[in-house]
Amino acid sequence: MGGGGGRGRGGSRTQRRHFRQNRENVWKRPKSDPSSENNPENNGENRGWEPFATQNPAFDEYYKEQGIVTPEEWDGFIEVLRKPLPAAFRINSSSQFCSDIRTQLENDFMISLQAEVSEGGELVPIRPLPWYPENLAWHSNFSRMQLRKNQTLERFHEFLKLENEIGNITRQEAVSMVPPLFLDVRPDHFVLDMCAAPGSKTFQLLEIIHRSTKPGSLPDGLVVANDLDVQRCNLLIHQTKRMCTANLIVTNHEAQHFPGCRLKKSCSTASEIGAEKEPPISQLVFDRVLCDVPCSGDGTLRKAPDIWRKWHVGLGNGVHPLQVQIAMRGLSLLKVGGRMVYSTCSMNPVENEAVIAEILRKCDGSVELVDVSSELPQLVRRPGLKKWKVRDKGRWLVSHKNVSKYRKSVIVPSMFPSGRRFTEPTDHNGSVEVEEKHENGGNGNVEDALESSDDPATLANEQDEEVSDFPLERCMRIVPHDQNGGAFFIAVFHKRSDLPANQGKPNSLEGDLGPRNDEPQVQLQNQSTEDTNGIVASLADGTDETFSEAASEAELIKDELDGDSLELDQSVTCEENVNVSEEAQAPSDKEIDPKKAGGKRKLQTQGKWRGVDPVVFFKDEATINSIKTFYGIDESFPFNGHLVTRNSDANHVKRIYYVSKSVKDVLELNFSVGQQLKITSIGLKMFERQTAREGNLAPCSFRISSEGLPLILPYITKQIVYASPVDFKHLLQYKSIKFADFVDAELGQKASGLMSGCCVIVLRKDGKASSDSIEVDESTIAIGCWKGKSSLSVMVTAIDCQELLERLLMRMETEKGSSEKKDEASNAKGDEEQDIEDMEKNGDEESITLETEG
Ligand SMILES: C[S@@+](CC[C@H](N)C(=O)[O-])C[C@H]1O[C@@H](n2cnc3c(N)ncnc32)[C@H](O)[C@@H]1O
Repeated sequence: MGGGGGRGRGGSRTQRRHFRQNRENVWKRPKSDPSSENNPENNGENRGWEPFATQNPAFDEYYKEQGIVTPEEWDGFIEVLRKPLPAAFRINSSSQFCSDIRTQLENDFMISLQAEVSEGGELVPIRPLPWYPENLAWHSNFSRMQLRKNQTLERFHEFLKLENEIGNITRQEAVSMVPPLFLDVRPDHFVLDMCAAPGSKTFQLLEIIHRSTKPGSLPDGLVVANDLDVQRCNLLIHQTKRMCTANLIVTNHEAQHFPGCRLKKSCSTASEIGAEKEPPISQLVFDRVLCDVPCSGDGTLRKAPDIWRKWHVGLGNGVHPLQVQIAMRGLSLLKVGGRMVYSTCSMNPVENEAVIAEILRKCDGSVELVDVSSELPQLVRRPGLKKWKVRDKGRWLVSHKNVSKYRKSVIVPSMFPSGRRFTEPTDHNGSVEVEEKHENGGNGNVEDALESSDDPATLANEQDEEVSDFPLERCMRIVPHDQNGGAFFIAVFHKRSDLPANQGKPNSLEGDLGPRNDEPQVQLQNQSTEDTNGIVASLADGTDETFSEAASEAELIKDELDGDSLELDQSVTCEENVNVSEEAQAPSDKEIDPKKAGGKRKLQTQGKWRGVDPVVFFKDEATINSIKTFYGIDESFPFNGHLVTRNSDANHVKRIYYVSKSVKDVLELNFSVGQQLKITSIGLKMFERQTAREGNLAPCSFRISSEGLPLILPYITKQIVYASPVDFKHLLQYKSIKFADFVDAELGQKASGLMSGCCVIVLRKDGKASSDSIEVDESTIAIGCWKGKSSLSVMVTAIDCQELLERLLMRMETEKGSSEKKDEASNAKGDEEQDIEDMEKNGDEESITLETEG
């Protein structure tokens, strides 16, 4: 029992269109092509689509000069970059079907797909990634396109789609799985994922946190997943919802200004802050920080060939300052002794080694680069560079001293290996800056140098060439042709002591990056500067228009994989939105009970996160007691302080979320510091208000949601019955069964004796006699049902039913282990439609209206 019980559903039209458009973006029609959507004769066919030109002379020139691969390797490197990326995916290690899925891949698909491998290509169709623990991550030798188009791969494609939607696997580029592995996360860690959307790494972090959690219990750690972009935050919420976790907080801040929630000493007593009691933690610091920053994204070229066309040197140069700021903030939020991983999906040293060197300079010995060469030895990677150049205005620059005074605000010292600043006298604001002498004793008049240079295309004066003193060889660059994947850069930091004063503090960043743009009342001023190609680079959020287009598209395509993985069901999208803005209709400045929300300080911040629902502890004793009594929930289940809602009106709460102890502690701190955290999603949906169509006939007005069921299951003593595999299978197949129609008459009797409303049906393990209780373990399967007048009806989504049915049939097959039984199972499947029709004719399905919000 665990996560991955399958909560996601397919299909929001808007999102699907969005992703389809992204997908279409990777192909373009030649200008001369007479066919067009407007040509009625075309009928949408033979449009002459052709792939983007997978080349860009500026890209070639840039990376040849940077030497990220040797000249001998260049052709092989470029050749692989032009090939489509093979699909990869990961099994959710905390899913209750984890080992079933691994076995299915090893014993079924590895063999059945063998005939489909391309000649001259790899010999195996799918294989586990050798560097990923426990055969949990897989490389497929098929591209996304092949999976979609090749009919013989249909079964495998359907499998990937279903399991991805359910949350049992995550389709993710292989190299993107690497950073969380170097973070060395343990289940009791507080982890911050600073730039988290669309959330594939957050999902991985949550898996690690939940690893080896026993049924009915929660890990001590948590993940705070943050992203600046609200839309992408919604993708993140959808992704992570598949995990069914109570240990996640999703926030929406500029990472470089992420709040520290430090409780001021002067108001550290409970009475002073108006809170009911002193919060258990006094500031938000993390054991682990993942800093997967926004970048130019050229490591994802194989998946997003559009980048070939869009790429230019200004992308990397433009985003470098933001990357430094985000990483510094991450380090300041890291506990002494903690680990931070910095990563990008870019190959560019200005976004990678230059950022790492600047961090080491700013931190002045308080952090160190960790030598991880012995970790994941099977992962092929290359050491970071010690020297590189900066390109600007068509020129190569080897030192800041080469930078024209007009470009010094854009081409900053930290982009160069030494990080040394060279300035010229200036009287801009009446102050004169001190010049730094050239090593050769000159004054570094760059304009002179420019004019006198024989070759204005290069200022790569050999004697000025800088080499970094830092051990940048400890960084890792993964290049596409080493492992037939994408490119990534990763560096691992260890924090030895507190950072020097003011480093990484949000206020110290404002001078560099402009005002925060995550607080609605603050007007964002884009500090625009002309970049190399005349493209406007906005340093306020580090994403100029071109950059954000390239990077976000790369990321969306990267994580979308084939467009199916992120297609959302309308209902799910609505649900997610409810979580984000449950009370969108209500006035945004809601009155919140000060006692519930931190007293005086709460009132001061009222309306601060306008548009985002408040997070309110749910303390309505009458409702809680009715739930406890109805389901007979054992007293040992911790309710107190663990329930939250997004609705400050306790009488109209429709969803109640459950939060872990760690999340509860952070929430209490957040209230105490005046709600500094802008929380867009929190907690595990545990109870939902329900009414039957004929009116509320059930004695308890809340049902247990399928997400929350695995957690609370071991504590339920009433409204629970145990079904044999055959009756359980029938329930999943037919969705509604009359009490008299159960194969096991005792089950029919027990079901009819339940109170009207929500109940839980647990699959009895084969061979076990009918019993009133079972030991709940990781493999226990249970579903929520509705007990009506004469029948039981499942309250599980169609896709969850499909998944459970398939897993159940597979288990039954394995257990019986004979081909005869196999036939029986497939017959059962084949007859399913007819059976359902028959059952429907019986017309006993009692309609249930589950009240939905939004
Ligand atoms: C490389 S992507 C992150 C991918 C993500 N870690 C994953 O594995 O799914 C970078 C993310 O940074 C976000 N971003 C851009 N600027 C940001 C900022 N100043 N603060 C926080 N997030 C930012 C973007 O919206 C984008 O989602």
